[in-house]
Amino acid sequence: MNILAPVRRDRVLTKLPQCLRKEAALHVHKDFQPRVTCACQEHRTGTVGFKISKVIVVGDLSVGKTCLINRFCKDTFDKNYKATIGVDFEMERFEVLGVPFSLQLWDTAGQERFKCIASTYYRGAQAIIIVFNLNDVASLEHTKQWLADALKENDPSSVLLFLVGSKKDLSTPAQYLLMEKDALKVAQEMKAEYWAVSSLTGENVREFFFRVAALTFEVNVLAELEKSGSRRIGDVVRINSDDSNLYLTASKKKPTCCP
Ligand SMILES: Nc1nc2c(ncn2[C@@H]2O[C@H](COP(=O)(O)OP(=O)(O)OP(=O)(O)O)[C@@H](O)[C@H]2O)c(=O)[nH]1
Ligand SMILES: [Mg+2]
Repeated sequence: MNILAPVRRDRVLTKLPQCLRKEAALHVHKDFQPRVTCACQEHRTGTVGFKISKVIVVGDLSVGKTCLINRFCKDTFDKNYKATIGVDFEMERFEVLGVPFSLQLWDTAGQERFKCIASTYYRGAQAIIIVFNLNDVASLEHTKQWLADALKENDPSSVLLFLVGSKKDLSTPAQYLLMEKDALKVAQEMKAEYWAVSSLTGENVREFFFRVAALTFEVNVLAELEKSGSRRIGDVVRINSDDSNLYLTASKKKPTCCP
């Protein structure tokens, strides 16, 4: 018996959401990998439908981590700053290619004095979202340290990274473009996917979290296929691929199950 509430209709993904900028994307495939689609159609996704994937959100104080999560999960925005003390989390349920999939979004404190509490929750993340303020270059510079700290507790070869510029509504188009240039460079160095959002207007917030859900789901299904032995040797997810455009690629061999 399924005791969970049904997935909200606006959390149903039937297609792979696209990246924001091809220059800094985890991959640029137009759709889910054929073997992932195929496994979902044939109900060969094993435990993926029962799993909860942990996603941690880190970054300087007041960059807008809590507002970003609240805009997506509750569709609210609070203009008053209330520092997160330690950590908080929200659960979001999706349905991806017909398979239930849950993300646990961990909102961590950016304030130095709460950082040691927050960092005890970094472990076991499947995705790390590093947030900076598009109007504060220092917060972009600090993202490297946030990433280093988060990676101490996680496996750098399997975790998905996202670099997110916040408060887009506060920059003029010219200011934004200047900042984006630097941010794309940082994202490429980190092998992170770059996004720019506004929690005030909602710009790109839903698109971003859908992308996080879809890519995390894809990695989980691929891992499940590998575990169940239905994937061939050599057909693996690679980090640091030769293809300079992609951080995360998989073999382009055709699957045997679907045409
Ligand atoms: N204009 C604008 N303000 C924002 C946006 N996102 C957040 N803010 C404001 O920035 C301030 C800090 O936002 P929070 O989400 O609390 O920041 P935080 O990163 O969670 O901060 P800590 O919990 O201390 O780490 C608040 O006053 C928000 O209203 C945005 O997209 N646009
Ligand atoms: Mg907060």
